[in-house]
Amino acid sequence: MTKTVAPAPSAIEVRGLHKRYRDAVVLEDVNLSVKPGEVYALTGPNGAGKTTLIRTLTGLAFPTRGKVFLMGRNVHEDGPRARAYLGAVVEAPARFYPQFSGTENLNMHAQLAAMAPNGVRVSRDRIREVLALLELTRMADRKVGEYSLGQRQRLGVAAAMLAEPKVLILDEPTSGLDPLGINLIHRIVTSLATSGCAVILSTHHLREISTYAHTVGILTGGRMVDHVDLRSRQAAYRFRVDDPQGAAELLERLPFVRRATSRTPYAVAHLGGESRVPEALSALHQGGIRVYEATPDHFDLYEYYRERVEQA
Ligand SMILES: Nc1ncnc2c1ncn2[C@@H]1O[C@H](COP(=O)(O)OP(=O)(O)OP(=O)(O)O)[C@@H](O)[C@H]1O
Repeated sequence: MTKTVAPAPSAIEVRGLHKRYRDAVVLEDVNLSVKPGEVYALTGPNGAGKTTLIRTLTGLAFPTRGKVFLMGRNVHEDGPRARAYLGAVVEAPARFYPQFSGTENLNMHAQLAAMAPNGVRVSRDRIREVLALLELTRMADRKVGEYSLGQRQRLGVAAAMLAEPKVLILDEPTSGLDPLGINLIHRIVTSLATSGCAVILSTHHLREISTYAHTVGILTGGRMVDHVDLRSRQAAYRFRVDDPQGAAELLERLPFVRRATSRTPYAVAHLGGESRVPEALSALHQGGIRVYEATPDHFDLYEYYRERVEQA
């Protein structure tokens, strides 16, 4: 008897989302789902609809048609409860009271979080902790009006993660940040995802996100033209062989190979890890195929994105 494993429920679920402003269609039948622990990067050309989608996911904008669920709750019908799980930065940099310090602003966020249905109490220690994580301890008691753009950006992320959300939604969280600030956001996003938070962020920085996002959604002209599973793409190996087609067919029959294709002069196979390379080589050898070279097949997200956007 085969065992069926129920798929993990989604933390963010978008079904058939349409959005129009007067007669302009901005989002068209967008579907996506993000699991707990997954980092989903949303990208696309200027004007593709990323900010509109992010605003709709957080409940700030209403869809013309379609539904958005956060942790199973409809954000447009059961907003306060759905948003109890949510931390978000939907405007970069996030808005704060410039006459108050970073700590005071986060205190106000904490009070608001506590007032929401199912709201959590945020301790002073937690406020200090997130300020330290975002490397803002030195600025904590300074007025936000004196913060640089990058410091306000980091304070926005601090506010979003204050109440330990299960869903984090960030619109261009690294815009305006220096290279160390960008790396800091990446580390924080990765660590939140490792602890089970579902993260969706919009970005134009393809080469960076390819190092830590699990999935990339490509939005163009309001349509989601692709969901790229980066984990499976990056586990591919290519073999330069005398018979690429035959090698691909042979590799595809191996139990640990998820997918194999030919790309002359290569056969490209998704092996699930480098420990399988010797087994793949030995199978090719036994099948009478001559192998001249075996290397990881690095997935170039930028090239892939360019092709997808040009085709769309
Ligand atoms: N309030 C609005 N009223 C009318 N049109 C709007 C409104 N907000 C956005 N749009 C239009 O919707 C489209 C998508 O805009 P959006 O800001 O979502 O794109 P984006 O992908 O975030 O772009 P960028 O990468 O430049 O930030 C654009 O054509 C924009 O002009």
